[in-house]
This record gives sequence, structure tokens and C-alpha cells, in this order.
Amino acid sequence: MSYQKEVHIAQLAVQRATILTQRVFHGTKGTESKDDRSPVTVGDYGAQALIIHAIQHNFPNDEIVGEEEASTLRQNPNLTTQIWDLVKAAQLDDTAAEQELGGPLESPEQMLQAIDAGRSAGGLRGRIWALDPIDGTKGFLRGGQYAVCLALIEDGDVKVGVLACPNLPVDDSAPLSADVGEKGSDGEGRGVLFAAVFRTGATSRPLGQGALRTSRPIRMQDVPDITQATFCESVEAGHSSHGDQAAIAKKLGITKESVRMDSQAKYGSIARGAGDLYLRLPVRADYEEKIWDHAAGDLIVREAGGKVTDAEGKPLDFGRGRTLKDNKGVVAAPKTVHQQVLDAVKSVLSSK
Ligand SMILES: Nc1ncnc2c1ncn2[C@@H]1O[C@H](COP(=O)(O)O)[C@@H](OP(=O)(O)O)[C@H]1O
Ligand SMILES: [Mg+2]
Ligand SMILES: [Mg+2]
Ligand SMILES: [Mg+2]
Repeated sequence: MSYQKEVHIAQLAVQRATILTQRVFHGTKGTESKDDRSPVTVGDYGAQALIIHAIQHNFPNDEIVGEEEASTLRQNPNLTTQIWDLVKAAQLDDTAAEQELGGPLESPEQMLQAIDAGRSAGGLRGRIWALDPIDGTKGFLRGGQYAVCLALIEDGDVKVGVLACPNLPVDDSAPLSADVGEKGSDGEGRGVLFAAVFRTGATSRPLGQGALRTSRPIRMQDVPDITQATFCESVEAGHSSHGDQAAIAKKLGITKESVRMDSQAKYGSIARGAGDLYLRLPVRADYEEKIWDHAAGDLIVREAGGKVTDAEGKPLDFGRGRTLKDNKGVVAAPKTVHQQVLDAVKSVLSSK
């Protein structure tokens, strides 16, 4: 199977969803206090509805594991109306592409049903889409990085992965800096759409409308000297241990500060060689990583010449349900240096 239709629809669907998320992102500025989660809630539900509508129109027999569900929304008619207004308005300028996605949704009830169609339990059999409508919600609220993430998992293996990062530079060669991680902007020169299909490589293209079919291949960068590598990690210390990451960097002789950014933008950034390594080190022993937080990024990095495992060296297992219950942490690196990084990870974690 070539998955050409799947990757095409997935790219258009996340692209359309970012019309909505970008509108919400701008609306949040200066109007909401930092601890008010409502803007991101609107973005989460709206983007999930739009993407599921497109999947159901094209692949009606597939299952969907989506992060959100609509039960609380059903009890809040004001919020439902607010989201419905945004969902109605989010349409691609390209009318043929809009039709391919099934056109606009028809009613608030259809929207709620679409959101609730993301309740699959996941598992090892069949075709299952993993959807994170806004990944990096904290970054979204902070005005940093976030991503709209969609992947197709078939019989437990990721076959298609798509990541829309509205606030990353379009330019694949733009070096990573703390500024890129912290100061999200979707202005001029920003917005990139990463995609990968199993065994055919990874690509990027501008997220802006009018650039629907101009993908270029991306590759991870060679790391001839590990001491010069750039690490990416979560902004949130509760999601990945900053202290362990620093100890691992030190063990490898890396002196450069890590680049902190929210969301799967980290996977996209290392896949195109803007950074080199992504570490996610468990903070709580009982936390199970969610498949929608990793499926797209895992494939994009592997197809760009990388290797992705957990902190013990096991590949991420997407066939275990809604979570990666058999994995702890993530180590993503170019194939050539992955073992060296993993050895440092194991040594630091075992000495704790
Ligand atoms: N204790 C924890 N450890 C690891 N990841 C966690 C976590 N609590 C929440 N998360 C996940 O971390 C994701 C963000 O990752 P990052 O820190 O790389 O930006 C969140 O996705 P959402 O923002 O979609 O909810 C959430 O699913
Ligand atoms: Mg997420
Ligand atoms: Mg999310
Ligand atoms: Mg969440």
C-alpha cells in the first residue's frame, strides 16, 4: 500500500484545522489570563471535530483515537456555540481541497458526534488514526510552540505521520534557539507542515494556503562530534526531567544549553536537522505516554534517518491501546549516534 491518499488527506485536514487554531491563538493574546484554559479548550475541540470529519468522509471504516471527547461540552451550550462558530468558518481557500475533506460540517450536533468519534480504545489490529488536535497546550497558552498532530497506525505500526507547526520557521535550515522555542509567532516566515509515509521518507512544506503541494524532502543532520549536538526537551519540567537531561548532556560532553519547546515540534525540528537529539525522561513512574503525543513525530524522525526508542532502547509500541504502556521515556537521535546517547541515558538513570 502506498498511503498516498492517506497522507494527502491528513495534510489537508491538519492544514484546515490550523486555520481555526491560529484564529484562537490570536484571540488569546491579551484577553485571557494565563491560567484560563478556555481558549485552548475551544481550539482542542474545534480542531478535533474538523479533522475527524475529514477522516470519516474519506475513510469511514477506520477507527480514531482522539485526545478529546465531548461529554462536558454537551452540558455547556455557550461553549458549544462558540466552537461551532469557529468550526463553520474554518475552510480552505482551495475549494477542490475543501471538497476532498467533505466540505464544512453541517450542524453543532454533527460536530459533537465527530468529536466523540475519537473514542477508539486503540490496539494491535486494524487501521487506527491517532489525533492530538493541539499538542503543547501549555505552549499554546504561553504563546510558544504547539502542533496539530495526526498519524495512521496499521496493525500497531505507524504508516503515516503529519505534524502542523504554525509557529515554527518555514525555513528547514533555520537554526534552533531558545527564542524559537519560547516566542511562538505565526507571522511572516512561520508555519511548517511535516509529513512522512512508512518507507518513503519525510518531507516539509509551508503551512500557508496556496502552497498545498510543494513538499521537499527533509533529513536529520549528521553528528560527527556528539559534543556539538543540540538537545531538545520539553519546556514543562513535569513532562520530562530537566535535571536528568542535563546530566546526560554532561556525560556526552555537550556544553550547549538545551533548546526547550512545547509539543511534537521537537520531533519535526530534529527531523529537519535544526536540532539533533530529543530526550523525554520520565518524571513520574506511573505516567503512561499517550500515543497521540508521539505517533506522528516517531515516524517523521525515523523516515528522516533517525532512530526512536524509549529510555531502555525499546521501539515505541503503538499497538497497546491509547497509551504507550510498555514504554518509559523517549530517546530520538540520528541512527549513527543513537546507541551512544542511549548508553548515556541508561547510565544516568541507573545511577539515580
Ligand atoms: N507527567 C507527564 N509526563 C509526560 N507527559 C505528560 C505528562 N502530563 C502530560 N503530558 C503530556 O505532555 C504533552 C505535551 O508535551 P510537551 O511537554 O513535549 O509539550 C501533553 O500534550 P497536550 O498538550 O496535547 O495535552 C500531555 O499529553
Ligand atoms: Mg499532546
Ligand atoms: Mg492535546
Ligand atoms: Mg492534553
